[in-house]
Amino acid sequence: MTPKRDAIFSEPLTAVADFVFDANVVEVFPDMINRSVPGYPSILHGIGQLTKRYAQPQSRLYDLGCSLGAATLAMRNVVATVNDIEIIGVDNSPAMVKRCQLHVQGYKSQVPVTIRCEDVQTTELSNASVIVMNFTLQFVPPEQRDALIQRIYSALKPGGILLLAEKFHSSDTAMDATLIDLHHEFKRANGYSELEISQKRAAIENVMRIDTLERHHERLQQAGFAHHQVWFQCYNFAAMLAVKAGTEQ
Ligand SMILES: C[S@@+](CC[C@H](N)C(=O)[O-])C[C@H]1O[C@@H](n2cnc3c(N)ncnc32)[C@H](O)[C@@H]1O
Ligand SMILES: O=C(O)C(=O)C[C@]1(C(=O)O)C=C[C@@H](O)C=C1
Repeated sequence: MTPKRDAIFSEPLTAVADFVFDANVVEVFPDMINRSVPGYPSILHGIGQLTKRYAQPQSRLYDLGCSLGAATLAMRNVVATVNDIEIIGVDNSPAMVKRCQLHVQGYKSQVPVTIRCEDVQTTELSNASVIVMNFTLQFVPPEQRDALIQRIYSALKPGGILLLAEKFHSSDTAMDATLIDLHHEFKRANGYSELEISQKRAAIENVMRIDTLERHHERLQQAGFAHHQVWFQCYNFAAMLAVKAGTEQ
């Protein structure tokens, strides 16, 4: 089935409201994210690859801000042979969660998956070997991000990982402008008009406050992660791997 085309910002709006993950967004979300996030399919592929490498028996895998479950399914596809794995997806948009549950049920698997309609900041996290936050931390209020990353670190078993993907700012203003421009060129090439690009930009500006990569590294370091590295970048979008020290370290 071809996903429904995103035309949410295609008509002129008198006032652009803050972006929300409501039922209208749910309808077009796969098309929206594929045409908006450069490298999104590669990031999902990498989530599968890294999950295969780091998932531990008798542990949980979390997908925080799971939307329609793309990362949940990428993980589930690679852990069928690992003993006693449970996957938990969390999203605070009721419309997303409802549709996500249908998506997950649509593909048969032995691996148990639970989708919770909860806030990532308060949802229970424990006994995790892999925690994914794929373009979700950027929607958490900036002053609350340190505490969330700390809580994620505490929930990870030794040797566990956080897979964090985010849109980011470059601290070099000239480079930042270039990366933003390249991203807009990517959106234009994917069929978005200037109006759609500018109205979407206005809609997300108050709700999606992005950090620099330096700030992300600093936060991961402070939380205690032994290793953290960007493993994928395209323009101003990056995916990071953060590893908690194993028992041997
Ligand atoms: C850009 S989407 C994530 C995309 C998804 N991870 C993927 O890979 O397809 C961000 C999601 O995070 C959810 N979200 C934002 N803030 C949240 C919060 N505080 N708690 C739970 N979910 C949140 C939104 O409802 C939305 O579904
Ligand atoms: O920067 C943009 O234009 C985006 O659309 C980015 C972004 C994201 O990074 O999460 C924002 C909201 C949508 O969920 C999909 C993509």
